[in-house]
Amino acid sequence: MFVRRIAVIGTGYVGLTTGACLASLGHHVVCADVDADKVKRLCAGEVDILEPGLAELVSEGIAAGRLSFVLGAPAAVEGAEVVFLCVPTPMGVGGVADLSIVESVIEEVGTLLPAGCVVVNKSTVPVGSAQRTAELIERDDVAVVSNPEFLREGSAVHDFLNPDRIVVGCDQQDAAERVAALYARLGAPTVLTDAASAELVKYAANCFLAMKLSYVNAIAELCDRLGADISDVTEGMGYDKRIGQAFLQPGPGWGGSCLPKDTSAMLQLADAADFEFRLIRATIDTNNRQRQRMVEKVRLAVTGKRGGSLSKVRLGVLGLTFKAGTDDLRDSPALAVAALLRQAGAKLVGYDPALRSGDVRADLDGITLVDDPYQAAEGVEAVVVLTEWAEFRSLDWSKLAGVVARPVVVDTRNLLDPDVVRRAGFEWNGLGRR
Ligand SMILES: NC(=O)c1ccc[n+]([C@@H]2O[C@H](COP(=O)([O-])OP(=O)(O)OC[C@H]3O[C@@H](n4cnc5c(N)ncnc54)[C@H](O)[C@@H]3O)[C@@H](O)[C@H]2O)c1
Ligand SMILES: O=c1ccn([C@@H]2O[C@H](COP(=O)(O)OP(=O)(O)O[C@H]3O[C@H](CO)[C@@H](O)[C@H](O)[C@H]3O)[C@@H](O)[C@H]2O)c(=O)[nH]1
Repeated sequence: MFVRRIAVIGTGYVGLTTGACLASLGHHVVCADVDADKVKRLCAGEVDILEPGLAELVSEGIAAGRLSFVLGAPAAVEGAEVVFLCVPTPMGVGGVADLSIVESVIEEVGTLLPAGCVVVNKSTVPVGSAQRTAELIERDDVAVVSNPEFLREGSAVHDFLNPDRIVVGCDQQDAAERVAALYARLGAPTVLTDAASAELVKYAANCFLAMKLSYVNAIAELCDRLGADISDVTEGMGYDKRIGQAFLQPGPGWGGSCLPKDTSAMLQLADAADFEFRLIRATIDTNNRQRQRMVEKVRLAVTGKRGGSLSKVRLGVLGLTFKAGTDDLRDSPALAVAALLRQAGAKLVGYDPALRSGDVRADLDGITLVDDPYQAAEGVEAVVVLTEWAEFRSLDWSKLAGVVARPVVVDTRNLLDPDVVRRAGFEWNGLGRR
């Protein structure tokens, strides 16, 4: 059954993907944002985030008359049967989830919501938020449902349309069923539960993923110390169906706009429930140490000794986004490691396939951004791979050997084929690899 009018508030990674995908499933969707320029561009079918297939879906939705964009939430909720909240819930003071944007939207639209409509919280919010939202709305004729989103950046459309599961939580069965019905065509397993459980699923899932990564990064460190090989170890672990091969790739620490803030919010959530969640504390601490550990790897590779000085050492950095396939720099481990290298006195020249040298994002302060990986390697003491862009695997390493000051690679993603790099005369340093 198609819904005549869905409102989506917030047109970022989650909101725009939700709006465009729901329109592609046959629903009528009006998306709202506070950013007037963004709304103007979206009305013209222009999508300014790197997400495969999203621009096409937006254009198709507009052309079919099922997708439109308006400025401000009030304009979108008029006549809406379902209102999705997809606004940011960033890390607030002390690590808690900052709900001020969600609450300001509720304040803006609370009295404007049509009778009988369902407000769906798709933003990642702590347990108790659906109840709090209902209290803020103060209306018997409006239900609030939790419907967390599990898409990954870089494959947002694919993940939305091919979900592993749909989770819908509400204390009113009919409202939960109405929301679940929106996804019926996707044929995904659906968990219908209460709001608190649905809200916790999201944090529990993200924290589990972060924990898996901290664990694998720690095992990689152990491999370094014991002379074992992490790729064989993870392969051997991953064939166990209870573990699986996914999310076992060691790296410079996990980052992005979600795992760091959600692990932190989970700690605070547990703390407020008088539970010291030591496992999550250790997961976060291990991640912070991993970034520092990457700097030590570079020190050792460049100077030949632990704790050697990186002062005025020129380094070529390949990859700055938080992972490959996205142009998102939020909480990027690559940028965090780069910042530590700068603090240690190194001079950084960076290249990232998703960024151009004209890109003056504050985060990049101190990194000279160039448009060509070979330019980034000119005269450097080491090439440091920080993001797992596939194109780095097919670089011409002989050509790179001709431009660097010293043929040293620190591959913090275990991305490159060590044999290829070594054949070009480079010393290759990975994580936990023999
Ligand atoms: N990015 C992801 O991969 C992902 C995946 C699952 C869940 N989430 C969660 O979804 C939520 C949104 O994340 P995102 O990455 O899409 O954020 P985003 O920063 O990409 O986009 C948020 C959008 O909301 C708009 N906005 C801000 N205030 C507004 C208001 N008052 N009215 C209307 N629009 C407003 C912003 O202008 C922006 O366009 C967060 O809670 C996040 O944790 C994110
Ligand atoms: O084997 C791996 C997999 C990932 N990463 C790193 O882990 C971080 C997070 O990666 P990923 O989970 O793919 O990115 P997100 O797009 O932030 O997606 C996560 O966060 C979203 C927002 O909550 C959730 O919806 C997704 O399910 C969840 O995977 C990145 O820094 C990756 O480089 C690794 O180091 N090794």
